Amino acid sequence: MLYSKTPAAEKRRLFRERLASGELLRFPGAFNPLSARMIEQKGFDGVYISGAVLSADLGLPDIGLTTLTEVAGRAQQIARMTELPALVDADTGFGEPMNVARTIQTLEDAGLAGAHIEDQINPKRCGHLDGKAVVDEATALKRIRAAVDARRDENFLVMARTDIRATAPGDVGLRAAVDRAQALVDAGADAIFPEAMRTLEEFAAVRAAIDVPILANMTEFGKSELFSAQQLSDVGVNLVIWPVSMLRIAMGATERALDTLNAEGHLTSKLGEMQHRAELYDLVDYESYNHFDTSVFNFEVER
Ligand SMILES: C[C@](O)(C(=O)O)[C@H](CC(=O)O)C(=O)O
Ligand SMILES: [Mg+2]
Repeated sequence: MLYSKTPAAEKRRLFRERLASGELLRFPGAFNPLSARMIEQKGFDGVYISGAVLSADLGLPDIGLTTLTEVAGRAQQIARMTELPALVDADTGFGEPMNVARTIQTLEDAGLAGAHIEDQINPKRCGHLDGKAVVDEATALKRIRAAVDARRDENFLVMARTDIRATAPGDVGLRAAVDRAQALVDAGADAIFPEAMRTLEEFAAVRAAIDVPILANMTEFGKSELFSAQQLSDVGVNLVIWPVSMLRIAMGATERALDTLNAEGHLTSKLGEMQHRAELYDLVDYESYNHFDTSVFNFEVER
């Protein structure tokens, strides 16, 4: 009923504990608060809150147009709807290192368990597109130091993302990613998100070079092959995200349903694909609101 009963500090503590266990944690992207509830119901370990999804939801490209206020507001709506820890994409931190500091405190206040800050220049772009550029190492490290110094809960996870892999081909790019990951860890990053790794061997190389947890981004139609949770676990990845996948599925299904509506004039053939009214009411815990007033849920929904 209503929001999560687990305080944010407790979610962060448990998240840290699970990350330290070495098992692979699975974080599908929640494209709205309700989908976060479903992710929890299906037994996942946490929810990811994607910048690409947040932008797309507003009809915008993922180029750093969204503001801290918008991201923190939406992330709070999602995070409070689940007992699971939520990891949010904070892009480049919304400005200079001092802005990064404010970003981290705002995201703490919004109940997030952690955030990642990347080393792209502004305007940033999806990490799986060509033509990316990153800031120099000193600037990247300043962002992470600012984030780490700003947090008030030591369990708030500051994850550093590096996009440097894709700025040079082959081994040169990989070497640069490993070097930058090491420097980011030395600057205080609690975890590393090596963006646009191409192969399992590349994840293994980053794994071998650093001691903190690493994240794998299994976004579709990008640079990485889509590895299974088991494959990623076998090379020592600690956290995997499917950041945009559920939005892609929902939008794909919506488009097909609109075509059907145009063609057939009704959606009867689509009923089997829809979340049933009864399932929705279960997910929002409708019946439990009788706690306030027994006339709230006094009907039956035929399944
Ligand atoms: C993870 C990511 O930062 C996101 O915003 O979800 C994106 C995902 C995507 O655009 O596919 C990314 O830069 O990889
Ligand atoms: Mg992003």
